[in-house]
Formats: sequence, C-alpha cells, structure tokens
Amino acid sequence: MAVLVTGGGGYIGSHMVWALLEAGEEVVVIDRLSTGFRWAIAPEARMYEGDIADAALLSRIFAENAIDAVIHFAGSIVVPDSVSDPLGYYENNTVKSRALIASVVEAGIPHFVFSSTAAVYGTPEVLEPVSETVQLRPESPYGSSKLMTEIMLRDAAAAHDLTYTVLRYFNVAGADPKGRSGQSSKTSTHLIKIACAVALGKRPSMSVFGTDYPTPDGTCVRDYIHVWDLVQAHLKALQRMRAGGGSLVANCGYGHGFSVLEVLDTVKRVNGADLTVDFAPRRAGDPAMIVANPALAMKELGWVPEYDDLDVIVRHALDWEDRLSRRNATD
Ligand SMILES: NC(=O)c1ccc[n+]([C@@H]2O[C@H](COP(=O)([O-])OP(=O)(O)OC[C@H]3O[C@@H](n4cnc5c(N)ncnc54)[C@H](O)[C@@H]3O)[C@@H](O)[C@H]2O)c1
Ligand SMILES: O=c1ccn([C@@H]2O[C@H](COP(=O)(O)OP(=O)(O)O[C@H]3O[C@H](CO)[C@H](O)[C@H](O)[C@H]3O)[C@@H](O)[C@H]2O)c(=O)[nH]1
Repeated sequence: MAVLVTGGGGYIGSHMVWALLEAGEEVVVIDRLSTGFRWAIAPEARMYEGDIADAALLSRIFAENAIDAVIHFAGSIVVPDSVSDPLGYYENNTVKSRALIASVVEAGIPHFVFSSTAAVYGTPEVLEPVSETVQLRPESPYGSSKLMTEIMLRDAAAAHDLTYTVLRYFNVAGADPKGRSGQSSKTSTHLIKIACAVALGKRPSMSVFGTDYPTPDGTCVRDYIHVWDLVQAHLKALQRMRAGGGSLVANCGYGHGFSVLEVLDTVKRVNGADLTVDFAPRRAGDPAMIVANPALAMKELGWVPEYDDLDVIVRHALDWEDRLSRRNATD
C-alpha cells in the first residue's frame, strides 16, 4: 500500500517522505508548492502538484495509487500572519482540510494522520507540561483553525470507516541528521531557523519578541522537538492504526522548555560566535510558555525520541542552513 503525504514539499513533510521511504513504504505527495519545494521531495516519491481541496485531483490520485493512509501536513503555519489574515487561515487550514477529509471518506481511505499544534492549548493555566486532556483555548486563529480540523476528524471518524491520529506538535526544529532536508523557506519565521541564518551571516540581525512575559527570564518558553523524532512518531502512528489501533490525539514534544534567550545562547555556543540581537515588543498571538507532556505518545505509539538535545537540534539546523547557502548559490 502507498501513503499520501500532503505538503510533502514542505519542511516537515519532506522529512516524512524520506522516513517513509526508509521504512520501505511507497510514497505519493500532493503539494501546491506555495511554501514547499519540488527539489525537497525525494525523487522516489510520486509527486502531484496541486491543491488539497481539488476533489478531482484527489480522486485521480486515489484511483492511480493503492493508498491506505493520508498524512496531512499541508497548511499555513505562521501564528502572527493568522492574526492579520484569519479568514485566509480558516480557508487554507480548515475549509481545505474539510475538502480533503471529504475526498478521503469518499475514497474509503481507512487511516489519517493530522499535523496539529500546541497552539490549540493557548497559554496553560498552570505553567507546567500540558497533557492532552487540559482545556483547549487557542489564542490565535492559527490554533483555532487547527482545532476545528481536529473536531471535523473526530466527527467524520464517528460517522465513517476512518481511523485518525492527531499529533499536536510543539516547536519543530533541526534538520535531517543525514543532511537530505531541513527548513528551507526564506520566509520562515521560526526562532531557530532565523538564529542560524544570523549566525551564518545570512541575515544581519534578529529581534527577541517580548522580554516581559511571566517566565523566568521574561522571554517565551517553548518545547523544541527535533524534526526527525517527530516524523518517527508518525511512522509509529501509521503502524498502530494498521494494526487495528483506534483513533488517538497525542502531543509530540520532549517535556521540557527553553526560553528564547536560552535558545540564542545555545546557537552562539554551538556556532562559536556572537549574534546581533535587539529587543522588540511582544509578537501577536504568542503564548508565554507551552511545554508538552509526551507520556501518551510514548505509551500508545511506543515512541522513543533519539535527539532530545538542544545542542544537537541547533547543530543540525546550522549544518542545513550552511548546506542551503551552497545549494542556493548553485541553483
Ligand atoms: N513547523 C512547526 O513548528 C509546526 C508546529 C506545529 C504544527 N505544524 C504543522 O505541521 C504542518 C507542516 O508544517 P511545516 O513547518 O512543514 O510547513 P511548510 O510551510 O514548510 O509546509 C507546508 C506545505 O504545504 C503546502 N501547502 C500549503 N497549503 C496547501 C494546499 N492548500 N494544498 C497543497 N499544498 C499546500 C506548502 O506548499 C508546503 O509545502 C502544518 O500543518 C503545520 O501547521 C508545524
Ligand atoms: O525572530 C524571532 C522568531 C521567534 N521569536 C520568538 O521565539 C518563540 C518561538 O517562535 P516560533 O515562531 O519559532 O514558533 P511559535 O511558537 O510561534 O510557533 C510554532 O510552534 C507552534 C506550536 O507551539 C505552531 O504550531 C507554529 O506552527 C509554529 O510555527 C516565540 O516566543 C517568538 O516570539 C523571537 O523572539 N524572534
């Protein structure tokens, strides 16, 4: 059977494609290449360029390939952009996910994995690792748009022959340990990506957004998870569903957080040079602190992270950023 990866040309999706191929899976990708890249998709995968809401294209993909599972990454991902363009985010993340789920149900595909986010939690009431059972209070349209898709999946699975796994990712970072992929978008707003670009002299400076949060050093705290550990959790989810496991909603993070300043110190130390940083006001939609309790993913999926080390995450991100500069120079 084959696996359809939506958004397989993007940051996380491109790693998923490599991990699936390594696991011996046949892989099909759909991507409209809005933030992803064709070159980021492993050549062994079969690529369809197009939109996840194009029902005719989806039905062709399902007719041409023996697909038993969809892993759904495609979407819009920038929290502050969702604050300035909420309807655009509801369109691409919620409305188009609804169309994709309808195509999946129509084609009778039994398994679905969905990229959800820590942003569904907002800022937890108690500043400690969050379990899946805490109250969901998204603070941005991005978080709400993802939560609505979780709800659609739950209801569609209750009505149809569909099993799903929702994985709520915390802050995904790092790059393929074998150097085949990484965060490649020039418009990426992610902290570690930007800090690595500054460290390598590709950007002149960067800002720390907000120093007056109720956290130990006043900057936001996040749980940074290595992208390769994250895609391994998806493989486990696939195995579990194929073996008859039921639907599941699980966090993907390590259970400990780092502040923005701690991340920047790590980048400086690992790269061996200073960073030019200024201090700016808070960014819209940012919760003060969000850290995962990953116990459920570990228990239900048998997921054992391999790269739970911020130094390693930063080293891999720096290596990719460097490789990317040489790649862009030859493009
Ligand atoms: N990066 C993170 O830290 C993070 C954290 C939590 C959740 N997520 C979720 O993981 C998923 C992947 O994120 P990413 O960081 O790889 O982002 P990305 O922007 O690199 O990848 C998204 C991919 O989807 C494609 N795409 C977007 N809309 C599409 C559409 N309508 N039809 C077809 N293709 C479309 C883009 O071209 C791109 O290749 C997203 O759903 C995101 O919400 C990411
Ligand atoms: O140049 C920068 C970039 C980021 N930050 C700060 O660093 C922290 C992390 O920001 P990121 O943009 O790297 O990540 P977010 O926490 O905003 O969001 C990420 O993780 C979320 C889940 O926690 C979502 O899923 C989302 O898709 C994904 O981008 C935030 O406090 C942000 O304000 C800076 O100070 N300067």
